[in-house]
Amino acid sequence: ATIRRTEPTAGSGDSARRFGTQRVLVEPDAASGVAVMKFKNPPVNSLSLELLTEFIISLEKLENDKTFRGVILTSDCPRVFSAGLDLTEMCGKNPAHYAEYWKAVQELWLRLYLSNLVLIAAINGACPAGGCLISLTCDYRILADNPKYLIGLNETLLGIVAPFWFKDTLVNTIGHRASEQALQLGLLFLPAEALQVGLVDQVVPEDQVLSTALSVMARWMAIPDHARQLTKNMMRKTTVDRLVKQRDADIQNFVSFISRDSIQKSLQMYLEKLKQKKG
Ligand SMILES: CCCC/C=C/CC(=O)SCCNC(=O)CCNC(=O)[C@H](O)C(C)(C)COP(=O)(O)OP(=O)(O)OC[C@H]1O[C@@H](n2cnc3c(N)ncnc32)[C@H](O)[C@@H]1OP(=O)(O)O
Repeated sequence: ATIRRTEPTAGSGDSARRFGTQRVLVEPDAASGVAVMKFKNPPVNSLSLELLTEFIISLEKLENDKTFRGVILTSDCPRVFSAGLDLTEMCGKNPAHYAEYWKAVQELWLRLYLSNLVLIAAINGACPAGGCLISLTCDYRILADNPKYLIGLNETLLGIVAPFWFKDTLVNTIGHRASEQALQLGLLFLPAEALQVGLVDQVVPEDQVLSTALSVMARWMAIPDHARQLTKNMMRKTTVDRLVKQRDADIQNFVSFISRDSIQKSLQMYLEKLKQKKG
């Protein structure tokens, strides 16, 4: 994928500077050591191969710059945090493309889930499936209080199955029983329900999502990095290792599953339904 970097905005000081790429805006504040990363892939921030690639590059840049200790993930698109995996990447393409795409999805999850940075999701819009997965990799989730902003792993509603590492990430967050129901029924939770089940940590008025994320960040950043990072690693490494050990097999499983005629039909019908919703 071609990566076009955005030009820094005019202004003085680090906090006025933006960097990033066409689909991932990065607003760094060197003074506080916090950067805000915004998905910008209109209309719905679907996780296309380009977006995944750009996101991984921007995250790596922040990880390698010792100025930054915390990142807030949010959306630049109104009303949607992320619509999840890009269905057009999983429909009507060839096996090599599916394999490349799935490797990028795995890579993003692996990097986020064990990131040394403090990651906070400021969820300012709908957050289904892969969007929810990204938020689940964060250390803390704040959701805007809007009944349209549903969150959850709804894969079964599309006739597909969340892979084991999506499932593990959910189980690590809300527990086994709640995950069993949520995954089988493809539940998309309203903000109050998401809070109750522990899928998000806070629900706040829409105009306070980012400011809340910044104050929560200050609390997490008050902890010495090495102690916090080792603790995070201790909590998450077993889950990550399960995928690392069978990465290629997981890609092969995905490719053969997604290539089935029945799955292709389900996905195409789901996409059609999304499009017809407008008419
Ligand atoms: C073994 C396989 C495991 C893989 C696991 C998969 C996990 C996934 O992430 S699959 C993706 C699941 N995502 C969803 O179910 C969400 C679908 N989208 C929506 O529900 C709504 O779009 C959303 C609530 C996010 C936003 O609603 P609106 O603001 O009303 O927008 P529209 O629905 O009108 O959509 C605008 C435009 O975007 C297209 N779209 C939406 N989602 C996706 C997507 N995930 N991938 C690709 N394209 C998507 C939608 O079709 C519309 O297109 P146009 O009609 O051409 O404008």
